[in-house]
Amino acid sequence: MAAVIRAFRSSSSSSTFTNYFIRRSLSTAASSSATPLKSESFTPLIDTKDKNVQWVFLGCPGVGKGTFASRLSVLLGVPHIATGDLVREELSASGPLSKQLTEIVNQGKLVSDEIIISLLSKRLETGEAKGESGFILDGFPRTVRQAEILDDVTDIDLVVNLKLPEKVLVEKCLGRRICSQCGKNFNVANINVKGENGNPDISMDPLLPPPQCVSKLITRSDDTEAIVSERLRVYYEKSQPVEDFYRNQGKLMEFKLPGGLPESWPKLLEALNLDENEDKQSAAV
Ligand SMILES: Nc1ncnc2c1ncn2[C@@H]1O[C@H](COP(=O)(O)OP(=O)(O)O)[C@@H](O)[C@H]1O
Repeated sequence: MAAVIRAFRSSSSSSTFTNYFIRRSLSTAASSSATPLKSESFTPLIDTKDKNVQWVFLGCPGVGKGTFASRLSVLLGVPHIATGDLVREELSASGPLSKQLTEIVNQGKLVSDEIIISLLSKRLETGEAKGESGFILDGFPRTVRQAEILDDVTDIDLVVNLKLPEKVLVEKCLGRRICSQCGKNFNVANINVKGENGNPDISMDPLLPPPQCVSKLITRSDDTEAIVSERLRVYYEKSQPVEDFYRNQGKLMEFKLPGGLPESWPKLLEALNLDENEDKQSAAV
């Protein structure tokens, strides 16, 4: 995290990180620094001893960015920063911004780059003050402009692009539940989707809550069929170009989820050259 702040300081001496982000995002002179490179299949080379990773998770709504990013953040000892969570925190506070954000989120639209960058900058600064380093970003960047701004202030090591068929995404979003007390995520959907165009069938068991959470489950206000389909439309229009942005930099690792968490987690670790057991052992020493 400090490296991000330092990168800002060396590129802008008279302003704060937050202000820089905002100023940069307000500027109309956004220019792509991406150099066209390679990348059909990409195997990341990760030094598991140096785990201050700066990773980004991309993927459609409901694909499971939060689930995998939060598990990896525990494994690698870096914070998981989800801009959707930052927006929801802001929604639950009362104030003019909360009202404005509720309207945008409940229409399935994106919050402006300025607001999202201001929320993210505040979160990064709080983390830096607590001595955090590295990060796994989830839900950011979601526009090419956000990716360019991020590129200006720091080097992203790896971008993981999670993929699931659209039918699965919709069912997953509609089945998503959150415990209003402990904050844990569950999913009541029992998914069995036939593979199309040579892709395998996908099955996912529900992830049911323990008895103490059952009566406290809530559904996100933007997880309705109409809003999910608008969020998907917005993803294809605004966020899919971000995949190309990182593909052109040779940083994008595509990962087609083979099923639910039990099948997908070990395969994702394998794709990332990470070993959960080895890590636990070395953490225990
Ligand atoms: N980087 C971002 N840029 C703009 N809006 C964002 C961003 N991240 C989150 N949001 C807003 O917060 C909402 C919820 O985000 P998130 O929890 O990441 O949802 P999803 O399940 O669609 O991936 C989004 O629909 C959008 O309105």
